[in-house]
Amino acid sequence: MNILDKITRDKRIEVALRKNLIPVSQLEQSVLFERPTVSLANNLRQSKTGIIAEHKRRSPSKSVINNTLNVQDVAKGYEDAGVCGMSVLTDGKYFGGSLDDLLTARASCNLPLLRKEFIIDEYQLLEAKAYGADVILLIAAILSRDEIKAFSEFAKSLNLDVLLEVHNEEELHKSVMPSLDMLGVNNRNLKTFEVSLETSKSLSSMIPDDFVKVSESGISNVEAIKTLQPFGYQGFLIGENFMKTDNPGVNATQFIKNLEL
Ligand SMILES: O=P(O)(O)OC[C@@H](O)[C@@H](O)c1c[nH]c2ccccc12
Repeated sequence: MNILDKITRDKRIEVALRKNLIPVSQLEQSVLFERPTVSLANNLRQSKTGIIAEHKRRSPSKSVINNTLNVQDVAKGYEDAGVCGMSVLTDGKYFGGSLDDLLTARASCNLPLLRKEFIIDEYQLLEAKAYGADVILLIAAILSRDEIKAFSEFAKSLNLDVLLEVHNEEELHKSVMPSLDMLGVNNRNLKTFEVSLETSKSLSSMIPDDFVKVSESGISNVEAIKTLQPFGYQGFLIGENFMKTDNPGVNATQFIKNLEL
């Protein structure tokens, strides 16, 4: 069984348990349900740099990235750096994240927040909303076309932006539909952890222009972004490169300064 299958199998169990713990009616009572969301897609369209900075403690591919930081400092640091949005891993078992991390990030900055999660159930979209997200991720590798349609339409009804992630041509063709806002190409194969920016380059021309194109993973320098921009990418999701330092915000500030030169 590959790691993605393992994660989704565990996720189904986790979500079933969560549903019993916190009923939908309670999620809907969150004050954050009334909060007007901020569109990451709009921010990216208007930005010259397009950085989406991630909070990521560890990952199945790298084990520990950073265990000592607190979410509040990271969120404020990213906001001060001038990023377009922040991604918050909420998976606990494989990434060391939580919905509390999302809530803390929400309380610490005004950036659009992406709930970085393995979404397999509409219940998780209600959680995203209740804990302060503005954007949700849908991963084509673990969803059918019907699920992508149902989840993205439900997200739109909650005023959440949708980032759909693909890794190959087949996933892309399966997924294209009007209820998506952004198309993300993951440079990392989630089944093998292999990383190559060539994935973003080769899929770019097959992504219709109505979607904001986002390149995800393995971006470790400004040069990578400069080579991806001519392929139409307006968003760049960066985790490890910022998180592996003692001060991700300062690191992001310097990165964005270099990018603007
Ligand atoms: O740390 P990196 O290589 O900069 O990658 C960030 C982000 O793209 C990565 O965390 C990611 C992309 N898609 C995902 C899906 C699930 C979990 C994590 C991810």
